[in-house]
Amino acid sequence: MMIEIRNLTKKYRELTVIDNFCHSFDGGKVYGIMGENGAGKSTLFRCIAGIESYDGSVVVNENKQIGYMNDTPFYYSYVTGMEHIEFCLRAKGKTISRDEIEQLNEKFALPLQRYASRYSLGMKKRLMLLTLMLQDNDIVIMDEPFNGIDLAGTIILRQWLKDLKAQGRCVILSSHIVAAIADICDEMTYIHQGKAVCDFSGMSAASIEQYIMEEFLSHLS
Ligand SMILES: Nc1ncnc2c1ncn2[C@@H]1O[C@H](COP(=O)(O)OP(=O)(O)OP(=O)(O)O)[C@@H](O)[C@H]1O
Repeated sequence: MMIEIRNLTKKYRELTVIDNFCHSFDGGKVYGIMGENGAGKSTLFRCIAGIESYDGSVVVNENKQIGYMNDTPFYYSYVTGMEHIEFCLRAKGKTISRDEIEQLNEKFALPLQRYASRYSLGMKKRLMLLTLMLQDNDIVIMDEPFNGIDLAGTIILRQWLKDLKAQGRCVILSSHIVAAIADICDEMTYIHQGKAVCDFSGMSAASIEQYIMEEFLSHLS
């Protein structure tokens, strides 16, 4: 077990975003979290990553390091891609030589000497991904990782997810596009009104979409 969440509740004043959420996450698995806009996916991720206060308990297996990728890239002005990577590695107590960074960057083709704040959206996402890969975390949480990346980035990301799984890491990610994650995820969860309401294990993307439409989005038809 990598993460055990018990009765996680998160409120913003009178708004209950996460309501008594319970879930355990194992190594060697990829978990997909779905839910409508505002359902609380990002809030849940921030609570697990320890950057948001909450009620209840989130127990992370001792000595396991969590890496978290936000859904919206942010880079400080006048910081190059390389400087950003080095800063994020130092924050995790890791040092990797510039040569090794450049070597992994061959896949991403990012101009690491340029200011990251001036990259395109897709390049900013690629830099987040490259940084996370280099950090080599045991638990990887990614908020909307497929959003904004191109086909090459998608291929790199999907391959990396398979590698992480094979290495026994624990991956938790969110996506609004069921087909993008259905075949990679071992378990998919739908969050509705603060609760995890469904587990779609073993279902195809088309049948998951159909189920969600009928159960939760009937107002659209
Ligand atoms: N810092 C905050 N203060 C007050 N309310 C917040 C704060 N952060 C999030 N919320 C509210 O919590 C709810 C859940 O937001 P969250 O960003 O977790 O949803 P989400 O499922 O990630 O949505 P999306 O799919 O649109 O990214 C929303 O109603 C949002 O307005």
